[in-house]
Amino acid sequence: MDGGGGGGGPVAAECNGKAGPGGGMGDVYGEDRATEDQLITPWTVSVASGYNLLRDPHHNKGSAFTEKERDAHYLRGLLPPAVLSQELQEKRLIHTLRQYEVPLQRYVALMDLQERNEKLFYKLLIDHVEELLPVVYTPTVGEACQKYGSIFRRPQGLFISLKDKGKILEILKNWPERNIQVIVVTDGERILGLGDLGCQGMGIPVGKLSLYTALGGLRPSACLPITIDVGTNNEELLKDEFYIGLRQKRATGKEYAELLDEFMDAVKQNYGEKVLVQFEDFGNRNAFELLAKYRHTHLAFNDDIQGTASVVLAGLISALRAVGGRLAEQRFLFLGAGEAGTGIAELIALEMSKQTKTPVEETRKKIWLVDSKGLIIRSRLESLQHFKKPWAHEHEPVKTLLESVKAIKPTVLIGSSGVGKTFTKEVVEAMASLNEKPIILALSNPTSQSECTAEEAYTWTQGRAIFASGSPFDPVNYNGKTYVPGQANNAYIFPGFGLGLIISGAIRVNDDMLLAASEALAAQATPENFKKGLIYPPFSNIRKISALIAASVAAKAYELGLASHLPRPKDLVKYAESCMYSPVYRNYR
Ligand SMILES: NC(=O)c1ccc[n+]([C@@H]2O[C@H](COP(=O)([O-])OP(=O)(O)OC[C@H]3O[C@@H](n4cnc5c(N)ncnc54)[C@H](O)[C@@H]3O)[C@@H](O)[C@H]2O)c1
Repeated sequence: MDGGGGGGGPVAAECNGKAGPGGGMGDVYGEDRATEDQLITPWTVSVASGYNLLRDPHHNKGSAFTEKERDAHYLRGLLPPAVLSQELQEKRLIHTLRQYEVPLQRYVALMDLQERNEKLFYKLLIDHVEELLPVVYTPTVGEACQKYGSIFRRPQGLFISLKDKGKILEILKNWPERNIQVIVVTDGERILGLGDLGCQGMGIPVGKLSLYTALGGLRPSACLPITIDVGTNNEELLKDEFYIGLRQKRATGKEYAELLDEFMDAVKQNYGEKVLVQFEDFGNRNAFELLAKYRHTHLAFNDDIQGTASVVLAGLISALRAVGGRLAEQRFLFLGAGEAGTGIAELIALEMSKQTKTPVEETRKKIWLVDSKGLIIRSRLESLQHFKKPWAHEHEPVKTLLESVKAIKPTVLIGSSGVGKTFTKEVVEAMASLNEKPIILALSNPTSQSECTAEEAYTWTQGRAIFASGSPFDPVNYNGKTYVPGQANNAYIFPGFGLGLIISGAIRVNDDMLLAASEALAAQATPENFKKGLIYPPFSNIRKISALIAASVAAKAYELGLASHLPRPKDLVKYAESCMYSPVYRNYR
């Protein structure tokens, strides 16, 4: 149905998932697999032409339809006479977008474009990725979620609510696309740094999946955004007469678990074992529990925990290439022991364990975390949430971050508490007095919540810090030298990671695949980047980076026996590239 992959021939056909579950035209309706007593959905497929072709975002090319196509497809008179190239359409659009001063207007204009002309939307996004990423994703998408009720026009994904209990499989069948390869799902409890936005969290899966296509080359029709509505504890939304979700407090416990169970079962039943389910912006507790529960039964991935861990580990590996030293020789101190902090800590411990062939229980001892109650230590064990327990080492109580820095003497300081301005001058100066090249990562978002600014990090360490952050900072001029801070953006990892899982037909996510992704990303940072202070490669090269990450992840899946697309392609990088979606218009007969 969809024009699909960049390459033609058998390779592209397989990449496009037609060999996968639910694939093949005979399967399109699900009828062939349904028994006589099962209910089916009477989907039909037709060839679009004339007015309907212009209203079909998958096939619409607008004023780029050629004279011949206009004749053949009954478009004469429906379009103005000039025939424009896709490049010219793109030039006009980016010019129009730049006229909007309010970021949300750009977001709405881009969503309109996506609904009107999908290929042009992706071409624009791919060609202007650095400029448009903050519009389709954080920070603008956050504002879009806050106002999602008034932005909502046409379905961009599926809403599944508590009211749909017992009917989730039927709902999945209402989605027009059959060959789904990636689902991004949220329950809206912790949208970016904005808290509980309930049903309005839909902007997140929609945005993440457009990045899957733009950066990782997944076909748009293979991506399904889903929001699970179990209520909201956001009082303002509950009182808002225009709120689009269930007007009740969040379901928890058994009721929540049963809905999620039904959802995960239905996903597997409808799309098979190889569909990737990415959990996004769930509240802290559910995020850990869902990942622990479904990682053994599904191809499940949590970007907030695992994607963050992988991108930060990549930054650390490349920072150590720049300053020298091995991972196992470092001491790590985190401020913030939630999804990001403990996820990163665990992956660092695992990488150290692999590198030094030491049990992970030992390597964890080099990593210390501070939460809102101070340093996490053994005497607090009883009262700690389970995901903090592995980090409770023997130490006397320490209350503040500054005292913790002085006591632990870290070489690497990582901020992941969501609380801004916590890397004070004293803290950063303490790091600078302990280390010739302190590695300081201020990961909290948005910019206002960053633990310190890039300028502060460079100034307070006399230009010695290796600094990266969660939100972008402009280059800093200090003592005549320009420092370019890196951004530990999850978008470096998850699109390529997902592509690697899909092209290998992986059936489970294994931590070794995350390590492979980190190493592949770190390998892309060059000595030229290091000279400027950058520990990540430039984002403009992201499609190539994604292909390299995908190849490494796929190679690991084959090595671990978790890949199901056999035989293994010889050149995985080329194969990954050949599978990537191309936004260039196709010619119609
Ligand atoms: N790629 C990235 O850079 C990236 C990725 C993911 C998350 N983040 C950012 O990291 C931050 C944390 O995200 P998360 O998903 O782990 O959130 P979370 O809610 O799961 O964890 C936050 C943790 O910080 C602790 N905390 C809160 N206030 C504190 C204080 N004053 N002092 C010490 N600890 C405190 C909490 O107890 C909790 O353990 C957010 O700002 C998020 O935007 C960045």
